[in-house]
Amino acid sequence: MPEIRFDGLTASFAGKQVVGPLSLHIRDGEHVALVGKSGAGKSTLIRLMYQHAEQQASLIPQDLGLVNALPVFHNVFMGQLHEHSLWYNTWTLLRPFKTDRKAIAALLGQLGMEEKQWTPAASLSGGQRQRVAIGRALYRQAPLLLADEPISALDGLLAHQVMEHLVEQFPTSVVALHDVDMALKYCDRIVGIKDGLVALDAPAAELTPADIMTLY
Ligand SMILES: Nc1ncnc2c1ncn2[C@@H]1O[C@H](COP(=O)(O)OP(=O)(O)OP(=O)(O)O)[C@@H](O)[C@H]1O
Repeated sequence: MPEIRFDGLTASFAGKQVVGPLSLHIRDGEHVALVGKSGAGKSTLIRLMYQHAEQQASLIPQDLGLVNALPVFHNVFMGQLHEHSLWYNTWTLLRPFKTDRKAIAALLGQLGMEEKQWTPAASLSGGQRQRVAIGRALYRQAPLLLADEPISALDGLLAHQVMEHLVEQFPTSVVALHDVDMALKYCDRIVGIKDGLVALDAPAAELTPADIMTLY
């Protein structure tokens, strides 16, 4: 995994600084939760990390980035577009190869979505769309997961299953989560963002939900 080490990082929109200056080092093998209230700067930070590590990262953006006109299969296949030739990718649009069909069916099965494989993304519910974006990230098989609220539309048991699966499948992850209990359960380090700055950075094992609530 490429090391993510920011020193004195800042980000601005229209001349207004919304992140930083902050220093943050993500080490290989860590599962990091980014927490903090809405507008704190979590999405901006995830985007900056992706710009830094694009080649070796799977991204689940908050807006998901699905192609509505394409079926679930092709949206998941997009995770590996960069692995194949233009010829292979064009052919897949018309007549997917058996290896990809099998692999994507298995992956969708793990996400409880196998029967939706050929459904256009436009016809899916919010939680189903989120699982397609998760499938695309898994199919990419990158060493680093960068995810912005990846389970916000999933209910109880499914949200737990998906988080467990993500931290198992990706050796290193940085996940923005608004659910403090999920962050403490599935991540080993909690980074709290407040007004664009790191206001908390500690091992999950040393924190209680009350410690994190001070950020809100
Ligand atoms: N495209 C943009 N143009 C202008 N300002 C922006 C833009 N994107 C984000 N901001 C501002 O930057 C700040 C940080 O936003 P960001 O989306 O990173 O927060 P967040 O912690 O991810 O919030 P949420 O939990 O609601 O997704 C906010 O004040 C927001 O208004």
